[in-house]
Amino acid sequence: MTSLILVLVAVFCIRLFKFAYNTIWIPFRIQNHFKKQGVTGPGYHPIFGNMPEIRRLFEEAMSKPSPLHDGDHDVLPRVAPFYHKWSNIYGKPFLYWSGSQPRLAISDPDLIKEITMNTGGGSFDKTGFDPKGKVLFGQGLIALFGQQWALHRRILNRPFRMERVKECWLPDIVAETRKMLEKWEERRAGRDEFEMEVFKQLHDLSADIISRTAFGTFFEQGKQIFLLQEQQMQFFSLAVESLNIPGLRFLPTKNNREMWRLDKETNESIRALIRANNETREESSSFLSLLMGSDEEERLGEEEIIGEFKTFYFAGKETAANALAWALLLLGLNPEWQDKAREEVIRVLGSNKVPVAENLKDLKIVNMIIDETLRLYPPIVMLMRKTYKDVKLGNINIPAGTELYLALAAVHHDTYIWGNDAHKFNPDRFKESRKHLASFIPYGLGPRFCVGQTLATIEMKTILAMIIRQYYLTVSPTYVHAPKLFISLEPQYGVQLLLTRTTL
Ligand code: HEM
Repeated sequence: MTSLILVLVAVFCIRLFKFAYNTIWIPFRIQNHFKKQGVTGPGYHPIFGNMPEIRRLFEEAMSKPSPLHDGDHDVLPRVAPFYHKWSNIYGKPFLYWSGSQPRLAISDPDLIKEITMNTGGGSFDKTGFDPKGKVLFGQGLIALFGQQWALHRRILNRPFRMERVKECWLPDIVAETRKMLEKWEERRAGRDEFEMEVFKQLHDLSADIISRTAFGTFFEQGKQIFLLQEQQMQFFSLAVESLNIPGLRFLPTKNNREMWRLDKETNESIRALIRANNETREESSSFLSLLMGSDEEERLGEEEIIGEFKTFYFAGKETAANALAWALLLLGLNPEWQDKAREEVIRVLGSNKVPVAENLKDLKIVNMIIDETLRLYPPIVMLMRKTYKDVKLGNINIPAGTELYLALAAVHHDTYIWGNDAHKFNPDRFKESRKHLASFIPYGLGPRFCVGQTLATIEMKTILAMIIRQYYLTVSPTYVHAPKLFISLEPQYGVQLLLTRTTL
């Protein structure tokens, strides 16, 4: 009996020692290592690191709207309040702690370029995915590494080629946008001016476009998957915001059970569509048919396709719809740019009235407006990477296992890069080519850059052109400016616009 107690005490002591070593000794050693190189930060707090403070800063930022003073679109205090505060106090880069995990916050474009271009090369890679995210992204491209990622990326690059997007998917984008505009006309009901909350409208449109491009004729069934994914996002967001207690995600709590149910239903719905597509074997340009009909040697299995669809739904819908909502807001606030863009659309589209493939490259002002929108309101505000070896980055020696928070939104709003008017809307800055490759990276950079960039660009150009051709936009007095980070950057209370029909 005594020896059993001695063994238990010994095991307990070893565990306690290991715990103290990992949560006290190692973090303070790492902190010292950075301090000696002049990199400081808010300081390590055992076990939870700086997470309680970060949570508090976010709550404080979200508790009040941020009025648009003099066209100032500085989003950082709301979407990365901890970055905003600590980079001002400790300089750039600075060190902070997610639990006992060190994170280096970086916003120097040279360093970001080096990290993103070398992602997957052995020194830097993406961070392991938060297992809670599996319900949203499945085992899709975003969550994969190494050979498996390379195979999926090769297969997915094919459907997203420019010619294919223009030829196969542009007509769907135009048709779905037309339907939305017809509904807007019904809403107008002959009035000169009417109010419209466009954020929800654009999300519905983006969902329709993704369903159409993804599933072709199985479009209606495909749309049901969005409803499931939307509910899942709410639970995912709750899970991410709650304290990270190890093992909690395996317990049958009410939220977990609901997430499991939604996940099962989503998987079954996608599986049913894959099988239906297999049975009909119809010639189709849908994403599903393109994936299933790909080269025998490089084929994805059913479970892998399910993973890609979950990613496609989430990554494809949220980002483009949010960017479009911000673009319409900015046009409502800047009538001179709206006029310039409308003139261009009328000139370029001519009697077509809707964009066709050849027109898109000539919509240069529309393109500049979209770029400026993505600069001020990047849907993805940061990228995460990790060092997998000890590396030297610039002048800093970074130990293996350090997470790198690449502050994309901070780069986009840096007055040193963009000038004193960095927070103002000025599409003219995109007239000339960019000064630095990594100074504007809404779609990321390097091997992991956005696979859907072409689809997103064509979708945004087409929709924006069709809306401004049909309506003059002004911002409604009911609009409350409150950029919010809810997985991607969105307007917390929507975007309320006043629409007046053009005579075109
Ligand atoms: C305005 C629209 C969009 C923006 C701003 C955007 C942004 C991004 C960014 C920044 C990344 C890189 C993430 C990283 O390096 O860690 C990314 C990756 C990705 N995006 Fe997009 N995206 C958009 C639209 C789309 C669309 C329409 C799709 C698909 C339908 C899509 C699918 C993906 C996928 C699958 C990845 C992962 C690529 C990989 O890891 O190889 N995105 N996106």
